[in-house]
Amino acid sequence: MTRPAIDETHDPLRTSWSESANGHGCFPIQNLPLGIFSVAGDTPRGGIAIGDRIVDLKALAASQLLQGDAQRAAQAAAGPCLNALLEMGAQGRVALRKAVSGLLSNPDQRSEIEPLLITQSAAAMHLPAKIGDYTDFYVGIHHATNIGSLFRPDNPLLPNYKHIPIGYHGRASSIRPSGTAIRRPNGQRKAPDADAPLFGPTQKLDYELELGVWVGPGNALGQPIPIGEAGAHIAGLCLLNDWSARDFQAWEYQPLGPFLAKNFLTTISPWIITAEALAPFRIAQPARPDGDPRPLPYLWDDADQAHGALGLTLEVGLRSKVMADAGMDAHRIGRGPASNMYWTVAQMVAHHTCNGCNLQAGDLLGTGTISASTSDGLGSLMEITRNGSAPIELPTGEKRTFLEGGDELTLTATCEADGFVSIGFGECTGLIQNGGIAL
Ligand SMILES: O=C(O)/C=C/C(=O)CC(=O)CC(=O)O
Ligand SMILES: [Ca+2]
Ligand SMILES: [Mg+2]
Repeated sequence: MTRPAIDETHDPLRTSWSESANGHGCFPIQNLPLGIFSVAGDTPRGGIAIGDRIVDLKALAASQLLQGDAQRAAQAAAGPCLNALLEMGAQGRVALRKAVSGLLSNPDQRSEIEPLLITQSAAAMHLPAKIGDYTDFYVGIHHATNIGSLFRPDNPLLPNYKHIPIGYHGRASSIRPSGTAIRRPNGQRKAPDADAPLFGPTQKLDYELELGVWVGPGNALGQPIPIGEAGAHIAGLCLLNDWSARDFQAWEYQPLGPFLAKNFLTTISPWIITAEALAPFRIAQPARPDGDPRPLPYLWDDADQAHGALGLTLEVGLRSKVMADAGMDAHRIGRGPASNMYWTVAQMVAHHTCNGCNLQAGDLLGTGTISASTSDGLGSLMEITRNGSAPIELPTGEKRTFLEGGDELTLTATCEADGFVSIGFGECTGLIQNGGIAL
Protein backbone atom coordinates (compact mmCIF):
# COMPACT_ATOMS: atom_id res chain seq x y z
CA MET A 1 0.00 0.00 0.00
CA THR A 2 1.41 3.42 -0.89
CA ARG A 3 2.59 5.30 2.16
CA PRO A 4 1.42 8.90 2.62
CA ALA A 5 4.19 11.52 2.75
CA ILE A 6 5.88 12.42 6.02
CA ASP A 7 5.49 16.20 6.30
CA GLU A 8 5.50 19.01 8.82
CA THR A 9 2.39 17.64 10.53
CA HIS A 10 4.54 14.73 11.77
CA ASP A 11 7.33 16.97 13.12
CA PRO A 12 8.07 15.59 16.61
CA LEU A 13 8.92 19.11 17.79
CA ARG A 14 5.50 20.49 16.85
CA THR A 15 3.34 21.20 19.90
CA SER A 16 -0.07 22.75 20.42
CA TRP A 17 -1.16 25.78 22.41
CA SER A 18 -3.99 23.47 23.57
CA GLU A 19 -1.78 22.12 26.35
CA SER A 20 -3.52 18.79 27.01
CA ALA A 21 -2.36 17.61 23.57
CA ASN A 22 1.32 17.77 24.46
CA GLY A 23 2.36 14.41 25.86
CA HIS A 24 -1.19 13.04 25.38
CA GLY A 25 -0.95 9.25 24.98
CA CYS A 26 -3.49 9.10 22.15
CA PHE A 27 -4.20 12.48 20.61
CA PRO A 28 -1.10 14.70 20.38
CA ILE A 29 -1.04 17.21 17.51
CA GLN A 30 0.64 14.56 15.31
CA ASN A 31 -2.54 12.40 15.34
CA LEU A 32 -5.61 14.60 14.59
CA PRO A 33 -8.17 11.76 14.13
CA LEU A 34 -11.61 12.35 12.64
CA GLY A 35 -14.91 11.54 14.32
CA ILE A 36 -18.55 12.52 14.79
CA PHE A 37 -19.56 14.01 18.13
CA SER A 38 -22.48 15.85 19.70
CA VAL A 39 -22.95 17.99 22.76
CA ALA A 40 -26.23 18.08 24.64
CA GLY A 41 -29.04 19.60 22.64
CA ASP A 42 -27.06 19.97 19.42
CA THR A 43 -26.85 17.92 16.23
CA PRO A 44 -23.94 15.53 15.63
CA ARG A 45 -21.12 16.94 13.49
CA GLY A 46 -17.54 16.18 12.49
CA GLY A 47 -14.66 16.85 14.81
CA ILE A 48 -10.91 16.36 15.17
CA ALA A 49 -9.52 15.15 18.51
CA ILE A 50 -6.71 17.21 20.02
CA GLY A 51 -5.61 16.14 23.51
CA ASP A 52 -8.71 16.02 25.69
CA ARG A 53 -10.64 18.37 23.39
CA ILE A 54 -12.33 18.30 19.96
CA VAL A 55 -12.14 20.83 17.11
CA ASP A 56 -15.72 21.43 15.93
CA LEU A 57 -15.47 21.13 12.14
CA LYS A 58 -18.92 22.61 11.52
CA ALA A 59 -17.87 25.73 13.40
CA LEU A 60 -14.47 25.72 11.68
CA ALA A 61 -16.13 25.50 8.26
CA ALA A 62 -18.29 28.50 9.18
CA SER A 63 -15.32 30.51 10.49
CA GLN A 64 -13.80 31.42 7.11
CA LEU A 65 -10.36 30.49 8.52
CA LEU A 66 -9.74 27.77 5.91
CA GLN A 67 -9.37 27.93 2.16
CA GLY A 68 -9.50 25.63 -0.86
CA ASP A 69 -9.48 21.86 -0.28
CA ALA A 70 -9.22 22.32 3.49
CA GLN A 71 -12.41 24.40 3.52
CA ARG A 72 -14.20 21.92 1.23
CA ALA A 73 -13.11 19.07 3.52
CA ALA A 74 -14.36 20.87 6.67
CA GLN A 75 -17.69 21.53 4.94
CA ALA A 76 -17.92 17.85 3.99
CA ALA A 77 -17.39 17.02 7.69
CA ALA A 78 -19.95 19.50 9.06
CA GLY A 79 -22.92 17.10 8.94
CA PRO A 80 -23.85 14.03 11.04
CA CYS A 81 -21.61 11.55 9.15
CA LEU A 82 -18.21 11.69 7.47
CA ASN A 83 -19.10 9.80 4.28
CA ALA A 84 -18.71 12.91 2.09
CA LEU A 85 -15.26 13.59 3.53
CA LEU A 86 -14.25 9.93 3.12
CA GLU A 87 -15.39 10.11 -0.50
CA MET A 88 -13.03 13.06 -1.15
CA GLY A 89 -9.98 10.88 -0.58
CA ALA A 90 -6.49 11.87 0.50
CA GLN A 91 -6.51 15.32 -1.06
CA GLY A 92 -9.25 16.63 1.25
CA ARG A 93 -7.92 14.84 4.34
CA VAL A 94 -4.35 16.05 3.79
CA ALA A 95 -5.40 19.67 3.24
CA LEU A 96 -7.59 19.63 6.36
CA ARG A 97 -4.86 17.95 8.44
CA LYS A 98 -2.23 20.49 7.40
CA ALA A 99 -4.52 23.46 8.01
CA VAL A 100 -5.74 22.23 11.43
CA SER A 101 -2.21 21.28 12.50
CA GLY A 102 -1.09 24.79 11.56
CA LEU A 103 -3.95 26.48 13.41
CA LEU A 104 -3.51 24.38 16.56
CA SER A 105 0.26 24.94 16.69
CA ASN A 106 0.33 28.67 15.96
CA PRO A 107 -0.11 30.61 19.22
CA ASP A 108 -1.15 33.69 17.25
CA GLN A 109 -4.37 31.91 16.23
CA ARG A 110 -5.29 30.62 19.66
CA SER A 111 -7.88 33.33 20.28
CA GLU A 112 -9.67 32.53 17.01
CA ILE A 113 -9.62 28.72 17.35
CA GLU A 114 -10.07 28.15 21.05
CA PRO A 115 -13.80 29.07 20.99
CA LEU A 116 -14.27 26.21 18.45
CA LEU A 117 -12.92 23.56 20.87
CA ILE A 118 -15.20 21.30 22.92
CA THR A 119 -14.14 19.27 25.95
CA GLN A 120 -14.28 15.56 25.07
CA SER A 121 -15.83 14.63 28.41
CA ALA A 122 -18.81 16.88 27.56
CA ALA A 123 -19.35 15.25 24.16
CA ALA A 124 -20.99 11.99 23.04
CA MET A 125 -19.24 10.10 20.25
CA HIS A 126 -21.20 8.52 17.39
CA LEU A 127 -20.34 6.22 14.49
CA PRO A 128 -18.09 8.28 12.20
CA ALA A 129 -19.92 7.26 9.02
CA LYS A 130 -23.03 5.56 7.69
CA ILE A 131 -21.63 2.09 7.13
CA GLY A 132 -23.07 0.63 3.95
CA ASP A 133 -21.31 -2.71 4.17
CA TYR A 134 -19.06 -4.47 6.62
CA THR A 135 -16.73 -7.35 5.74
CA ASP A 136 -14.70 -9.24 8.33
CA PHE A 137 -11.45 -10.91 7.26
CA TYR A 138 -9.44 -13.61 9.02
CA VAL A 139 -5.85 -12.42 8.49
CA GLY A 140 -4.55 -13.11 12.01
CA ILE A 141 -2.76 -16.35 11.26
CA HIS A 142 -2.18 -17.33 14.91
CA HIS A 143 -5.87 -16.76 15.66
CA ALA A 144 -6.87 -18.77 12.59
CA THR A 145 -4.61 -21.61 13.67
CA ASN A 146 -5.66 -21.53 17.34
CA ILE A 147 -9.39 -21.25 16.74
CA GLY A 148 -9.24 -23.67 13.82
CA SER A 149 -7.66 -26.26 16.11
CA LEU A 150 -10.52 -25.80 18.61
CA PHE A 151 -13.33 -25.94 16.01
CA ARG A 152 -11.64 -28.47 13.69
CA PRO A 153 -8.91 -30.39 15.56
CA ASP A 154 -8.06 -32.46 12.49
CA ASN A 155 -7.89 -29.53 10.11
CA PRO A 156 -6.97 -26.26 11.85
CA LEU A 157 -5.68 -24.12 8.96
CA LEU A 158 -7.59 -24.92 5.78
CA PRO A 159 -5.58 -25.25 2.55
CA ASN A 160 -6.90 -21.99 1.04
CA TYR A 161 -5.62 -19.84 3.92
CA LYS A 162 -2.21 -18.96 2.47
CA HIS A 163 -3.62 -18.27 -1.02
CA ILE A 164 -6.73 -16.16 -0.26
CA PRO A 165 -7.42 -13.45 2.33
CA ILE A 166 -10.46 -15.27 3.75
CA GLY A 167 -13.43 -13.15 4.77
CA TYR A 168 -17.18 -13.16 5.27
CA HIS A 169 -19.82 -10.49 4.80
CA GLY A 170 -20.82 -9.18 8.21
CA ARG A 171 -23.72 -7.07 9.38
CA ALA A 172 -23.40 -3.27 9.10
CA SER A 173 -26.66 -2.45 10.92
CA SER A 174 -25.48 -3.70 14.32
CA ILE A 175 -22.16 -1.82 14.46
CA ARG A 176 -22.09 0.60 17.39
CA PRO A 177 -19.57 3.05 18.89
CA SER A 178 -17.47 2.36 21.94
CA GLY A 179 -19.45 2.47 25.18
CA THR A 180 -22.55 0.66 23.89
CA ALA A 181 -23.71 -1.95 26.41
CA ILE A 182 -23.72 -5.61 25.34
CA ARG A 183 -26.92 -7.62 25.83
CA ARG A 184 -26.26 -11.34 25.99
CA PRO A 185 -27.80 -12.77 22.81
CA ASN A 186 -30.08 -15.77 22.52
CA GLY A 187 -29.59 -18.46 19.97
CA GLN A 188 -29.19 -22.14 19.22
CA ARG A 189 -26.38 -24.20 20.62
CA LYS A 190 -25.74 -27.92 20.60
CA ALA A 191 -23.05 -29.69 22.56
CA PRO A 192 -21.26 -32.32 20.41
CA ASP A 193 -22.65 -35.16 22.55
CA ALA A 194 -26.20 -33.74 22.86
CA ASP A 195 -29.04 -35.25 20.84
CA ALA A 196 -30.74 -31.97 20.02
CA PRO A 197 -30.03 -28.23 20.08
CA LEU A 198 -31.19 -25.86 22.84
CA PHE A 199 -32.38 -22.26 22.54
CA GLY A 200 -31.32 -19.65 25.10
CA PRO A 201 -28.66 -17.13 26.19
CA THR A 202 -25.14 -17.83 25.01
CA GLN A 203 -22.94 -19.56 27.57
CA LYS A 204 -19.78 -18.56 25.71
CA LEU A 205 -19.81 -14.80 25.15
CA ASP A 206 -16.42 -13.74 23.77
CA TYR A 207 -14.66 -10.73 22.27
CA GLU A 208 -12.36 -10.46 19.24
CA LEU A 209 -9.48 -7.99 19.08
CA GLU A 210 -9.42 -6.53 15.57
CA LEU A 211 -8.53 -3.46 13.57
CA GLY A 212 -11.26 -1.81 11.50
CA VAL A 213 -10.36 -0.33 8.11
CA TRP A 214 -12.38 2.66 6.85
CA VAL A 215 -12.90 2.78 3.11
CA GLY A 216 -12.40 6.20 1.49
CA PRO A 217 -13.28 6.60 -2.19
CA GLY A 218 -14.94 3.47 -3.51
CA ASN A 219 -14.66 1.70 -6.88
CA ALA A 220 -17.29 1.32 -9.56
CA LEU A 221 -19.04 -2.03 -9.84
CA GLY A 222 -17.02 -4.16 -12.22
CA GLN A 223 -13.77 -2.22 -11.73
CA PRO A 224 -11.36 -3.99 -9.38
CA ILE A 225 -8.89 -1.99 -7.29
CA PRO A 226 -5.36 -3.07 -8.28
CA ILE A 227 -3.19 -3.77 -5.25
CA GLY A 228 -0.87 -0.86 -6.11
CA GLU A 229 -3.83 1.55 -5.88
CA ALA A 230 -5.38 0.18 -2.69
CA GLY A 231 -3.82 2.90 -0.53
CA ALA A 232 -5.86 5.60 -2.29
CA HIS A 233 -9.05 3.87 -1.10
CA ILE A 234 -8.16 3.59 2.60
CA ALA A 235 -9.07 6.56 4.81
CA GLY A 236 -7.83 5.19 8.11
CA LEU A 237 -8.21 2.67 10.91
CA CYS A 238 -10.07 2.10 14.16
CA LEU A 239 -10.34 -0.65 16.77
CA LEU A 240 -13.05 -3.26 16.29
CA ASN A 241 -14.49 -5.80 18.70
CA ASP A 242 -16.37 -8.59 16.92
CA TRP A 243 -18.37 -9.86 19.91
CA SER A 244 -18.91 -13.60 19.39
CA ALA A 245 -21.15 -16.29 20.87
CA ARG A 246 -18.83 -19.29 20.55
CA ASP A 247 -21.45 -21.95 21.34
CA PHE A 248 -23.77 -20.61 18.60
CA GLN A 249 -20.81 -20.30 16.22
CA ALA A 250 -19.69 -23.91 16.67
CA TRP A 251 -23.19 -25.18 15.82
CA GLU A 252 -24.19 -22.80 13.01
CA TYR A 253 -21.03 -21.99 11.06
CA GLN A 254 -20.86 -24.89 8.62
CA PRO A 255 -21.13 -24.66 5.69
CA LEU A 256 -21.76 -20.91 5.19
CA GLY A 257 -19.67 -19.34 7.98
CA PRO A 258 -20.55 -17.08 10.93
CA PHE A 259 -24.13 -15.79 11.12
CA LEU A 260 -26.03 -15.03 14.35
CA ALA A 261 -22.97 -15.81 16.47
CA LYS A 262 -21.44 -12.53 15.38
CA ASN A 263 -24.10 -10.13 14.10
CA PHE A 264 -25.79 -9.19 17.38
CA LEU A 265 -23.30 -6.35 17.98
CA THR A 266 -19.92 -5.15 16.78
CA THR A 267 -18.21 -2.31 18.66
CA ILE A 268 -15.74 0.15 17.10
CA SER A 269 -13.63 2.96 18.54
CA PRO A 270 -15.11 6.28 17.40
CA TRP A 271 -12.03 8.02 15.97
CA ILE A 272 -10.72 7.39 12.45
CA ILE A 273 -6.92 7.32 12.79
CA THR A 274 -6.14 8.60 9.32
CA ALA A 275 -3.79 7.00 6.82
CA GLU A 276 -1.75 10.22 7.04
CA ALA A 277 -1.37 10.01 10.83
CA LEU A 278 -0.27 6.37 10.46
CA ALA A 279 2.40 7.11 7.81
CA PRO A 280 5.41 7.10 10.20
CA PHE A 281 4.34 3.77 11.65
CA ARG A 282 4.22 1.78 8.42
CA ILE A 283 6.65 -1.14 8.41
CA ALA A 284 7.62 -4.01 6.13
CA GLN A 285 5.26 -6.95 5.96
CA PRO A 286 7.05 -9.83 7.70
CA ALA A 287 8.49 -12.30 5.20
CA ARG A 288 6.36 -15.38 4.65
CA PRO A 289 7.85 -18.44 6.34
CA ASP A 290 9.95 -20.68 4.08
CA GLY A 291 7.74 -23.05 2.14
CA ASP A 292 4.67 -20.79 2.14
CA PRO A 293 3.28 -20.15 -1.36
CA ARG A 294 3.86 -16.80 -3.05
CA PRO A 295 0.41 -15.26 -3.58
CA LEU A 296 -0.98 -14.89 -7.10
CA PRO A 297 0.23 -11.73 -8.91
CA TYR A 298 -2.95 -9.70 -8.25
CA LEU A 299 -2.19 -10.02 -4.53
CA TRP A 300 1.48 -9.08 -4.72
CA ASP A 301 3.07 -5.64 -4.76
CA ASP A 302 6.70 -5.05 -3.79
CA ALA A 303 5.98 -1.57 -2.38
CA ASP A 304 3.18 -3.02 -0.27
CA GLN A 305 5.51 -5.70 1.07
CA ALA A 306 8.09 -2.98 1.84
CA HIS A 307 5.80 -0.79 3.97
CA GLY A 308 2.25 -2.16 3.94
CA ALA A 309 2.22 -3.41 7.54
CA LEU A 310 1.61 -1.44 10.73
CA GLY A 311 3.94 -0.87 13.67
CA LEU A 312 1.32 -0.80 16.37
CA THR A 313 0.68 -2.69 19.57
CA LEU A 314 -2.80 -3.88 20.50
CA GLU A 315 -3.96 -4.46 24.05
CA VAL A 316 -7.04 -5.90 25.79
CA GLY A 317 -8.11 -5.17 29.37
CA LEU A 318 -10.86 -6.86 31.38
CA ARG A 319 -12.45 -5.34 34.50
CA SER A 320 -15.10 -7.20 36.45
CA LYS A 321 -17.80 -5.45 38.45
CA VAL A 322 -16.00 -6.44 41.65
CA MET A 323 -12.84 -4.78 40.33
CA ALA A 324 -14.73 -1.66 39.23
CA ASP A 325 -16.47 -1.37 42.62
CA ALA A 326 -13.06 -1.63 44.32
CA GLY A 327 -11.71 1.17 42.09
CA MET A 328 -9.28 -1.20 40.34
CA ASP A 329 -8.03 -0.69 36.79
CA ALA A 330 -8.65 -3.23 34.05
CA HIS A 331 -6.48 -6.34 34.10
CA ARG A 332 -4.49 -6.84 30.89
CA ILE A 333 -5.39 -10.16 29.27
CA GLY A 334 -3.64 -9.72 25.92
CA ARG A 335 -0.98 -7.58 24.24
CA GLY A 336 0.65 -8.07 20.88
CA PRO A 337 1.77 -6.47 17.61
CA ALA A 338 -0.44 -5.95 14.55
CA SER A 339 2.40 -7.44 12.46
CA ASN A 340 0.80 -10.83 13.13
CA MET A 341 -1.47 -10.16 10.14
CA TYR A 342 -0.65 -12.70 7.42
CA TRP A 343 -2.21 -10.45 4.74
CA THR A 344 -1.88 -6.66 4.41
CA VAL A 345 -4.78 -4.23 4.19
CA ALA A 346 -3.92 -3.66 0.50
CA GLN A 347 -4.16 -7.41 -0.14
CA MET A 348 -7.57 -7.44 1.57
CA VAL A 349 -8.80 -4.59 -0.67
CA ALA A 350 -7.35 -6.07 -3.88
CA HIS A 351 -8.94 -9.43 -3.12
CA HIS A 352 -12.32 -8.00 -2.06
CA THR A 353 -12.66 -6.16 -5.38
CA CYS A 354 -10.90 -8.60 -7.76
CA ASN A 355 -14.26 -9.96 -8.97
CA GLY A 356 -15.61 -6.48 -9.59
CA CYS A 357 -17.31 -6.10 -6.20
CA ASN A 358 -17.64 -2.40 -5.39
CA LEU A 359 -16.54 -0.84 -2.11
CA GLN A 360 -18.19 2.44 -1.12
CA ALA A 361 -17.06 5.38 0.99
CA GLY A 362 -17.84 4.55 4.62
CA ASP A 363 -17.65 0.78 4.21
CA LEU A 364 -15.83 -0.95 7.03
CA LEU A 365 -13.46 -3.91 6.81
CA GLY A 366 -12.38 -5.90 9.85
CA THR A 367 -8.93 -7.46 9.74
CA GLY A 368 -10.00 -10.51 11.72
CA THR A 369 -8.78 -11.30 15.20
CA ILE A 370 -5.14 -10.45 15.73
CA SER A 371 -3.40 -12.91 18.05
CA ALA A 372 0.31 -13.29 18.68
CA SER A 373 2.18 -16.58 18.65
CA THR A 374 2.70 -16.30 22.42
CA SER A 375 0.13 -16.99 25.15
CA ASP A 376 0.22 -13.39 26.43
CA GLY A 377 -0.84 -12.00 23.05
CA LEU A 378 -4.08 -13.83 22.24
CA GLY A 379 -7.06 -11.90 20.87
CA SER A 380 -10.06 -13.84 22.25
CA LEU A 381 -11.07 -15.72 25.40
CA MET A 382 -11.75 -18.84 23.33
CA GLU A 383 -8.02 -18.98 22.64
CA ILE A 384 -6.88 -17.82 26.10
CA THR A 385 -9.02 -20.38 27.97
CA ARG A 386 -8.85 -23.13 25.34
CA ASN A 387 -12.61 -22.98 24.77
CA GLY A 388 -13.34 -22.67 28.47
CA SER A 389 -11.21 -25.57 29.66
CA ALA A 390 -8.47 -23.42 31.27
CA PRO A 391 -10.00 -20.47 33.19
CA ILE A 392 -7.99 -17.32 33.81
CA GLU A 393 -7.82 -15.68 37.21
CA LEU A 394 -8.41 -11.95 37.74
CA PRO A 395 -6.51 -9.99 40.43
CA THR A 396 -9.58 -10.35 42.72
CA GLY A 397 -9.33 -14.15 42.51
CA GLU A 398 -12.41 -14.31 40.27
CA LYS A 399 -12.18 -16.86 37.45
CA ARG A 400 -13.24 -16.37 33.84
CA THR A 401 -13.75 -18.75 30.97
CA PHE A 402 -15.99 -16.44 28.92
CA LEU A 403 -17.48 -12.99 29.64
CA GLU A 404 -19.95 -12.50 32.49
CA GLY A 405 -22.49 -9.80 33.35
CA GLY A 406 -20.76 -6.70 34.73
CA ASP A 407 -17.49 -7.36 32.87
CA GLU A 408 -16.09 -4.40 30.96
CA LEU A 409 -13.76 -5.09 28.09
CA THR A 410 -11.47 -2.44 26.58
CA LEU A 411 -9.33 -2.57 23.43
CA THR A 412 -6.54 -0.03 22.90
CA ALA A 413 -3.73 0.43 20.38
CA THR A 414 -0.53 2.46 20.35
CA CYS A 415 1.75 3.31 17.43
CA GLU A 416 5.44 3.89 18.11
CA ALA A 417 8.40 4.61 15.81
CA ASP A 418 11.88 5.98 16.49
CA GLY A 419 12.03 9.73 15.99
CA PHE A 420 8.24 10.23 16.00
CA VAL A 421 5.67 11.10 18.62
CA SER A 422 3.56 8.05 19.52
CA ILE A 423 -0.15 8.14 18.87
CA GLY A 424 -3.04 6.04 20.17
CA PHE A 425 -6.44 4.98 18.90
CA GLY A 426 -8.53 5.88 21.97
CA GLU A 427 -10.70 3.17 23.49
CA CYS A 428 -13.08 0.55 22.17
CA THR A 429 -15.01 -0.49 25.25
CA GLY A 430 -18.13 -2.45 26.11
CA LEU A 431 -19.87 -3.42 29.36
CA ILE A 432 -21.69 -6.76 29.45
CA GLN A 433 -25.17 -6.27 30.87
CA ASN A 434 -26.57 -8.73 33.39
CA GLY A 435 -29.80 -9.24 31.50
CA GLY A 436 -29.97 -10.54 27.95
CA ILE A 437 -32.29 -10.22 24.98
CA ALA A 438 -35.90 -11.12 25.79
CA LEU A 439 -36.59 -14.81 25.26
O1 LIG B 1 -14.31 -21.08 11.67
C1 LIG B 1 -13.33 -20.48 12.06
O2 LIG B 1 -12.20 -20.92 11.93
C2 LIG B 1 -13.47 -19.18 12.73
C3 LIG B 1 -14.09 -18.15 12.16
C4 LIG B 1 -14.25 -16.89 12.84
O3 LIG B 1 -14.11 -16.74 14.07
C5 LIG B 1 -14.65 -15.77 11.98
C6 LIG B 1 -14.06 -14.48 12.29
O4 LIG B 1 -14.75 -13.61 12.87
C7 LIG B 1 -12.69 -14.21 11.79
C8 LIG B 1 -11.72 -13.49 12.66
O5 LIG B 1 -12.09 -12.64 13.48
O6 LIG B 1 -10.50 -13.76 12.53
CA1 LIG C 1 -14.01 -11.52 13.67
MG1 LIG D 1 -24.91 -4.65 4.36
